[in-house]
Amino acid sequence: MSRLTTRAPAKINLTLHVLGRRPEDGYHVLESLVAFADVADTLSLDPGPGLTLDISGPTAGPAGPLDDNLVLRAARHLLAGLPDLTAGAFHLHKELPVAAGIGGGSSDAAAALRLLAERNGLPLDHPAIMAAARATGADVPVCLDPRARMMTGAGEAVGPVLNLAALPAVLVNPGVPVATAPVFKALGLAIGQSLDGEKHPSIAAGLDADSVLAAITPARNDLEKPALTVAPVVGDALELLRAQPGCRLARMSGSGATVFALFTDGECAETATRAVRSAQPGWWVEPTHLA
Ligand SMILES: C[C@@](CO)(OP(=O)(O)O)[C@H](O)COP(=O)(O)OP(=O)(O)OC[C@H]1O[C@@H](n2ccc(N)nc2=O)[C@H](O)[C@@H]1O
Ligand SMILES: Nc1ncnc2c1ncn2[C@@H]1O[C@H](COP(=O)(O)OP(=O)(O)O)[C@@H](O)[C@H]1O
Repeated sequence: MSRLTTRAPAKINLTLHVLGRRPEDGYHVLESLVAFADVADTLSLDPGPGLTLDISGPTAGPAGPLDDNLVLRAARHLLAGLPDLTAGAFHLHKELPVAAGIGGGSSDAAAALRLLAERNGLPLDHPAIMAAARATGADVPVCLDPRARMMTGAGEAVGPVLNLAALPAVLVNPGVPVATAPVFKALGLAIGQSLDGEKHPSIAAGLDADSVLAAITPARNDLEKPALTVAPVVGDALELLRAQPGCRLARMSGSGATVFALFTDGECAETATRAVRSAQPGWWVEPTHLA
């Protein structure tokens, strides 16, 4: 069978409310509207015997040791449940910044599960695929079918596809890797503690861009404040984006340090991209659409 290829897009948390910390495993309980960008890693599979991975691209180095790569970890979880599946040789072209709050590794892992599902004729909602996604990481289930939807629990519960209008946006990563666990830790919640912040807005399916903006503006990313203590440069990125003409909202994604800004239109997003690149030549700055 010939090579199979899929894109592994960046995940953006348009909102991220932390509701508390659950007693069973200390994971934080979240409510998050997740969307996906059109910037992505690319994963291919040459089906065959065994399971291997090679990796190329500008962020291949920071992604860490090959054997620990989330592509292999996800594949191993699936093969542990279904040992007769055919895997083969994966090739990952890594372009997304690593440890960046945009779930690049999670999206790569989900992409691996998609390719294995396709090769072996499994539906994406097969229990073994879902179990492998959950076992690989909290963000992997929502990345399996990367379209805007609500994510709840520790990340394992994903709502229906929302079919939101594509939002013109700019993503900015200020070049500082931020690990997820220390940001959650900096929130300072005790195991079993619940928070009673402002409730997450309900997001109806099929909203146009103005309605998405109106719905998410009063919401928040509760990890922004703790992330600022770990990586103060997140504040500089937000400030620079908010100063750009046509910027309607700027917020951090996930545990950072990537921030996104939503713009009135694609032209403003392109103009802002040029301005931020020129002000901060070392930063990763990408115009995109989120949906
Ligand atoms: C914060 C989010 C928001 O989408 O994204 P990123 O910033 O990683 O992109 C996710 O919840 C991250 O998901 P993921 O990166 O897959 O997390 P995991 O590898 O499962 O967990 C890493 C660590 O984060 C903490 N963690 C993660 C998820 C969660 N709901 N509660 C937690 O407390 C735990 O300390 C865990 O050991
Ligand atoms: N395919 C991969 N891409 C990126 N990081 C990976 C991958 N596989 C394993 N990792 C490891 O996972 C960690 C989290 O990476 P990533 O998914 O980029 O974080 P985030 O969700 O914060 O954007 C990194 O420390 C990295 O070493």
